[in-house]
Amino acid sequence: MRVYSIPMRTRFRGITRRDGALLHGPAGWGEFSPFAEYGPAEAARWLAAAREAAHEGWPAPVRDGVPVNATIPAVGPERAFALAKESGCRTAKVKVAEPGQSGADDMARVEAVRDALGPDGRIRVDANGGWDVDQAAAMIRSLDRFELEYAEQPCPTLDDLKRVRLRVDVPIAADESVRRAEDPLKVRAAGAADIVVLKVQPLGGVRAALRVAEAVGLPVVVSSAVETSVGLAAGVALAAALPELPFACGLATLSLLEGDVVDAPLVPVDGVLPVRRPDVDPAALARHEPGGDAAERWAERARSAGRHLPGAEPSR
Ligand SMILES: O=C(O)CCC(=O)C1=CC=C[C@@H](O)[C@@H]1C(=O)O
Ligand SMILES: [Mg+2]
Repeated sequence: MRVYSIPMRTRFRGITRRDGALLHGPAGWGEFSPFAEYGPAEAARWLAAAREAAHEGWPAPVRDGVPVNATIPAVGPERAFALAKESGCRTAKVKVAEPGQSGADDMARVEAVRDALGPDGRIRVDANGGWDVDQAAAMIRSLDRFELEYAEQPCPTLDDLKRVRLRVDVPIAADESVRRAEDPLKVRAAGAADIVVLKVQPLGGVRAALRVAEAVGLPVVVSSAVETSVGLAAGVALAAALPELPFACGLATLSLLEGDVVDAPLVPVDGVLPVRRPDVDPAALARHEPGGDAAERWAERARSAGRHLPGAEPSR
């Protein structure tokens, strides 16, 4: 196991560095990078994803390119405009409902992204569950002035998502309600979403995510967990193996990091990621390897996550 710590270019979901571990096995490298606040039971699925990558590899692709969206953090309108423009993507996902910001900040950011993409571009927003039902209904209606493709996780609970869905015309996508749920399939039964966002690590691997996609029976958007190209490659493999891929995927997140660990990073060309698996570059990895006890802490995190995997020895 090797570890990395890479600064973020822009603060994103409250973090300014991305930290994780990389496992090597007969099939290649896998990424294990649960966010700091995730305990061992939740991190177990992230470990299963890394082990699948390292020991089994992934199912065969059915396409050779994956259209992706630019990811626009909760920045000011000028920066949002520049990020959308420079991305080369025709779709952008804009973060909204950031703690400490106002609805006017969201409106200005989405307006700037619409200006950058022009009338043919697609814009989706992601509130990370930051609104209550009334706020969500009002904000989604206001933001739809700039034409929204969908609104991701406007509220935290399935019940709230369902209520918002009945009040607005914009389709609703579920993210946290899938990736942090005990049962990711509940979202469909609850009538809570039109679209599901699937992330490989939180769901326990490419095969596990494919099973969720099949069972949930809703259109899927594959998105990253803000990983190095090692983790992104697993997302690309999932997107490439899905029978249908009606939306651009949230896999263009390498631009949020200041560096990478592979020889040929997974960055989009004209809004499309190639379906390939880059190799770890030892020099690049060495540049981002933290010292101190980081390696020991990640090894311990992996051990404690491993105790929650099926077939593990019961922990005492
Ligand atoms: O979907 C994208 O465009 C990029 C990935 C992304 O936005 C996220 C990745 C990981 C954690 C998140 O808070 C965030 C999300 O909520 O979708
Ligand atoms: Mg999301």
